[in-house]
Amino acid sequence: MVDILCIGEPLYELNEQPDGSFLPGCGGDVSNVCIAAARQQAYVGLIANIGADTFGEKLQETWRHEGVSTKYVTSKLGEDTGIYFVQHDATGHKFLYRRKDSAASRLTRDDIPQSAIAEASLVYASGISLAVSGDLRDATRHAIEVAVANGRTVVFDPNLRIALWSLDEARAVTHEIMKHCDIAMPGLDDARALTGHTSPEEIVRFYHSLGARIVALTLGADGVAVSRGDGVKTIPGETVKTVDATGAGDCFNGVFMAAWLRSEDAVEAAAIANRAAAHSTTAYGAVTAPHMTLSS
Ligand SMILES: Nc1ncnc2c1ncn2[C@@H]1O[C@H](COP(=O)(O)OP(=O)(O)O)[C@@H](O)[C@H]1O
Ligand SMILES: O=C(O)C(=O)C[C@H](O)[C@H](O)COP(=O)(O)O
Repeated sequence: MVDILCIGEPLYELNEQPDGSFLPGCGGDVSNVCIAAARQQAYVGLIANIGADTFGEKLQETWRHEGVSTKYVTSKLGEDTGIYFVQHDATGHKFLYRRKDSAASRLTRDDIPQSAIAEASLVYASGISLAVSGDLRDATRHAIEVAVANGRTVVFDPNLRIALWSLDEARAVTHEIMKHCDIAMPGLDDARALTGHTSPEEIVRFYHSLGARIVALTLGADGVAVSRGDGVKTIPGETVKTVDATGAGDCFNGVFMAAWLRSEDAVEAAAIANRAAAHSTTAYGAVTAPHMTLSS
């Protein structure tokens, strides 16, 4: 039995360095979330399909090393693991994908381990899980249906990736899915684009109105705004030497869930996750920087 089950697309990462070379690593939002939560000693599993290739092997090695359960990770010969490049400029980072028809995009609802979902405390998915392909979207929806039917807590990050679908489709699909979710974890820029609201207070209100009990709205270097429906508490950002914020939102989400499982205190969980996510930005790569642990 795992505490947290995440569904989506793991990706092999190539992260551009100042000298023009590419640092290899592991990414894909749900894999990042799993690793962040596992580093906080949560028992975490991933539901995904990856390629039977070198990149898939590297991901598997990393999950084994990090203590992420791969019981529900499948792979088939002839399918490819998705890859992405991270590039940096004065405005931050951007992603370039090589993931069309990837193994992960072919996960179907028949691959969903219903009994594992029925037993997990938290089930996590993102807008990327819904955007990658029709099959993965259907599988993700099914996982959420099973979680809801079994009274599990569903956690969702809209994680807008405009390279994968249109803003209109992203809006319609993520707002619909939010109605079945308990905890919403959007980032400010994504939430502004998706909701049309500007201020954190308006955005938090909007996600509560869709049904979320808890909203943790991440504000980049400015920290996080968290709400249990009784007012917004803003936790300021930590001052760190940021080199690459890739995966910071995922680190926040994974650490938040691990901490929330211990205390069910959303404000305390957000404060811990805010510190860990800040430190995750101090090295290149989605999961490279050492995370702080709950006990540190
Ligand atoms: N430059 C930064 N300095 C300090 N903390 C940061 C920085 N960037 C991100 N963080 C931390 O990571 C969290 C998630 O970052 P954010 O950019 O909001 O998410 P996303 O990557 O999903 O857009 C923030 O709430 C904050 O805790
Ligand atoms: O874009 C995708 O599909 C990916 O999964 C690649 C990245 O690993 C995550 O997107 C990072 O997510 P953030 O935590 O929001 O920086």
